[in-house]
Amino acid sequence: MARPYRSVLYIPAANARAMEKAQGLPADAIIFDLEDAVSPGEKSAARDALKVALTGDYGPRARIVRINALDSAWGEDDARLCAGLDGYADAVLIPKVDSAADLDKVAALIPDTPLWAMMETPLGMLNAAGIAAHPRLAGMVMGTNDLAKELNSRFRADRLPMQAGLGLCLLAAKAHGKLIVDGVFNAFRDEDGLRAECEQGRDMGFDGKTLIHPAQLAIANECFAPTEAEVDLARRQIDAFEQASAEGRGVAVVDGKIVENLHVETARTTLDRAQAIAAMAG
Ligand SMILES: CC(C)(COP(=O)(O)OP(=O)(O)OC[C@H]1O[C@@H](n2cnc3c(N)ncnc32)[C@H](O)[C@@H]1OP(=O)(O)O)[C@@H](O)C(=O)NCCC(=O)NCCSC(=O)C[C@H](O)C(=O)O
Ligand SMILES: [Mg+2]
Repeated sequence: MARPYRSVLYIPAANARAMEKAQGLPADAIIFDLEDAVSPGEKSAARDALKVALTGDYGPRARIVRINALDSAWGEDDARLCAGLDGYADAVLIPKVDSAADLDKVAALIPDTPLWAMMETPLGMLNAAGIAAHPRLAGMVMGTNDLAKELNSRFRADRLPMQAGLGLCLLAAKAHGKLIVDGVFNAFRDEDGLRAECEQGRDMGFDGKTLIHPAQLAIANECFAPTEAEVDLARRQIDAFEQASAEGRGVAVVDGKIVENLHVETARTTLDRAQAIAAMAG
């Protein structure tokens, strides 16, 4: 049963209060950020604060540490910290990954922890397949702010300028069986806007959404969970298909639509997700 990643909350590692608060927040995963949410003058203190914070009890929430790029002034120190975390982090997230070679460099410094890649540069989009294929890579995170900056694109509610990049990364992640979560929605008080973007991300196939504020958690958790109707349909599809198989038929019909093997696989995934989410809630 896979762990859910419906809601993946960024927390600046310089913010000790927020890191403590996250132990009680309904997030599936937390990204402890040493990169863009931490100012250059705070980098060293943030690293120290993170080391203390990670000894806290985050329960079933996945703990992901976003380091600075290795070619920055802070990246190697961040990598050294992660190499010594002894199981206190579930993954290390590498920013601005352009190619699989960027993962090799971090993999050499951090031998054991699974790696995740920020997908947020034009080169990263073009090399998404090679990045997703990397044996140490477990997941991808869309960095839609950086991507918009690099593209010089404008914000649009339908995210039309993002679609090529989002699609390439989704295809790459799915082709290699890796997790992939959508980018952040910056207007953290705009619930309708967030819901629309979560629905779009869910429709596209993302596993969840990265978030910047606790107020965004409930909407992401709801949008990326199977609905009651989906769970009910999944059960009925499985039952109907099993009955059809027992009668020697390869196709069943539910609610006027055909159900074949592949639909049953999707139905089982839906039930697994619902079960993983229930387990998360305790
Ligand atoms: C955006 C914020 C700066 C707003 O902070 P603040 O003004 O403190 O908000 P509130 O007063 O409404 O906070 C209420 C309480 O919630 C806690 N809080 C706030 N944010 C978080 C959080 N992210 N995680 C946990 N807890 C949080 C506050 O401490 C308050 O608690 P209490 O004291 O009990 O009242 C702030 O939300 C923030 O800094 N968010 C994260 C920003 C961030 O991480 N940015 C970097 C990631 S985005 C990115 O880089 C994406 C990618 O790379 C790309 O290119 O797209
Ligand atoms: Mg970014």
